[in-house]
Amino acid sequence: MSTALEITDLSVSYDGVRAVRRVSLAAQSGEMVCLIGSNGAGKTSTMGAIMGVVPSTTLSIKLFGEEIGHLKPHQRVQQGLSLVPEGRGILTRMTVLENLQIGSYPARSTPVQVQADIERMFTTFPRLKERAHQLAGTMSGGEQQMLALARALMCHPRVLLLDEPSMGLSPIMVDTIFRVVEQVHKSGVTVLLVEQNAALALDIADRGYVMSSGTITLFGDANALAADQRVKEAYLGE
Ligand SMILES: Nc1ncnc2c1ncn2[C@@H]1O[C@H](COP(=O)(O)OP(=O)(O)OP(=O)(O)O)[C@@H](O)[C@H]1O
Repeated sequence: MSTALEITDLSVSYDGVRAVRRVSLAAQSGEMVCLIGSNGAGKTSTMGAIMGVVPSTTLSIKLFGEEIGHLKPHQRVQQGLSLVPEGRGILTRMTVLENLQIGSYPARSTPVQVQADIERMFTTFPRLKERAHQLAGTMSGGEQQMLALARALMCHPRVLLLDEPSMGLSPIMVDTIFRVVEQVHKSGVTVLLVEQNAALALDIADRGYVMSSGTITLFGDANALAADQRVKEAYLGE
C-alpha cells in the first residue's frame, strides 16, 4: 500500500501563540483516517495548514510521495487534494450550479467534463439537482453541506480533507452525508476526517489520531481507539 498523505512536523501559530505543535500524521492510499479531539485542540488549523490556506511551518507535506508543502492551495487541488472546510465555505450568493462550476476551476476540466461531473453530482445528490438554480445561502444546513462536499468532488480529489461534516446537522442529514462519504471512500479516495462526533468518526474510519492542546496524543486502529479507556472517558462520554 502506498502512502497517500504524509505530514511531518506541522506547526501553526496565531500571533505568536502556538495552536499546533509539530504534528505528524499519515494516511495510506484508500484509507479513511479520522482526527478527533476537543474544541480548540487544533484540528481545523491542521486541516487548513495541509491545504495551504492556514500559514504553517511544516517540515514536509507529501501527496503520494511528492512534496506539495511549497505549493499554493489551488496547486495542491491540482495535485489531487481537496478540502471541505468547517462551516462549508460555499459561495452563498451564487446558485448551486454556479458553486459546482466554480468548484471545477482548479481542476482545469474541459466544459464537457464539467457537465459530466455536474450530472454525476446531481445523481449522487438529487436534492442539489432540484435546487440547481437556488442561491446556496438560502439552502438548509444539510443541503449546504451536500453542496460543499459535491463542490470538492468536482475536482476529482485523490485525498479528501473533511472538516466536521456533521456539524449542526440533523441525524438524518448526518446519515445522508456519511453515506456519500463512505461511497467516496469505497471508490478509492483517501479521506482525512475531522469530527467532533468521535463515536461516528471511529465507527467509519480505519485508523484515528487523537489531538489535544495542539499535539497528537494517541493514534492507532479505530476499533482499538474506540475501546481505549482514555478515549472513552474523554471523547465518547462513557
Ligand atoms: N485565526 C485565528 N486567530 C487566532 N487564533 C486562532 C485562529 N484560528 C484558531 N485559533 C486558535 O487556535 C486554537 C486551535 O483552533 P482550531 O480551530 O484549529 O481547533 P479545533 O480543534 O478545530 O477546534 P473546534 O473543534 O472547536 O473547531 C484555538 O485555541 C483557537 O482559538
